[in-house]
Amino acid sequence: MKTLKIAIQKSGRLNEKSVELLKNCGLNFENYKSSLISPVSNFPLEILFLRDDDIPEYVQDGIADLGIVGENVIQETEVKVNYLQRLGFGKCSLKIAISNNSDITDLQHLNGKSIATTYPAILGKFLKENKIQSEIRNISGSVEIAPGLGLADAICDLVSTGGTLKSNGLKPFADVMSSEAVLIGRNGDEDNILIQELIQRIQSVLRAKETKYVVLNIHRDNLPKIMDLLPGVKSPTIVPLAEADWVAVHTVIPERDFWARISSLKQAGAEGIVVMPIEKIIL
Ligand SMILES: Nc1ncnc2c1ncn2[C@@H]1O[C@H](COP(=O)(O)OP(=O)(O)OP(=O)(O)O)[C@@H](O)[C@H]1O
Ligand SMILES: O=P(O)(O)OC[C@H]1O[C@H](OP(=O)(O)OP(=O)(O)O)[C@H](O)[C@@H]1O
Ligand SMILES: [Mg+2]
Repeated sequence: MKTLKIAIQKSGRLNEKSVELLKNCGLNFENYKSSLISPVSNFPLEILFLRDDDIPEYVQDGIADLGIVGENVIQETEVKVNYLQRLGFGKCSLKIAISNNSDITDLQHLNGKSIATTYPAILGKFLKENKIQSEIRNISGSVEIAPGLGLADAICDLVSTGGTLKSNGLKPFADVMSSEAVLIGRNGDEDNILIQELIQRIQSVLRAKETKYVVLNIHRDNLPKIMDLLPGVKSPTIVPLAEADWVAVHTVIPERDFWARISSLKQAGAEGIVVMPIEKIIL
């Protein structure tokens, strides 16, 4: 069977998480900063380490079969690729931001103003949709510095904590798009068995990240209350303890409302609660 190629970012915001995800999928490969291609020893796959801007086109053109890249880059490069899986990391928003002392208070005030960005295509579309005519200043980085230098009236750049905006005297003004890292593939490749296998492995790792394995002790009298509080899984495992009328309950609970659930389990009489990370959940 043909060896697949997956393109990931060589260095930068998505590199570490992309490598970690693939390693958690059980793929063995060397991650030398100097090598741009790395064979996987236990799966017919090669890893290409690239600038993130090139990844969507490499996938579209068939040079790589799969890629891990931010949605912002896909939208900006305007390629045709398949979104196979959202990956839950590299979360950020593309925003228009203005100086703290700017007199711009309404989107329409951007008419006739200049906006510096490294995302001219996405910004152009956004302005067109909102019927705004601004001058787009396409620069290649350090966008946040532009208003202070008098190069532009506003900027359009990625924001996550907002720290970079703040330290450059800027404030967010309008949301253009939100983004996260996604796994992409080529149209028509959906039935490839190796791609399906990889997607399944990735999904099992992501599912496991969203949940915790919990073991708790409970008196039998309180078991019905506990059962009412436990979510989704088919049925918890109940194991008798050496102490009469006590049982251990083994279950899986979602990370998102973890503390609220633990607190209600305690109120229902749960004791000795042990929480463990889950490596994979295979359905
Ligand atoms: N502050 C942030 N927080 C979270 N995710 C971010 C942030 N900034 C960027 N990202 C996401 O990570 C991706 C890579 O960001 P990075 O800054 O490493 O890109 P780059 O400098 O263009 O890298 P390259 O050298 O590969 O071209 C972005 O395209 C975006 O999807
Ligand atoms: O809201 P914050 O958490 O401050 O993050 C926003 C910053 O992160 C990104 O740049 P990055 O630090 O990746 O550097 P780069 O511009 O060299 O890619 C982005 O271009 C912003 O400058
Ligand atoms: Mg880039």
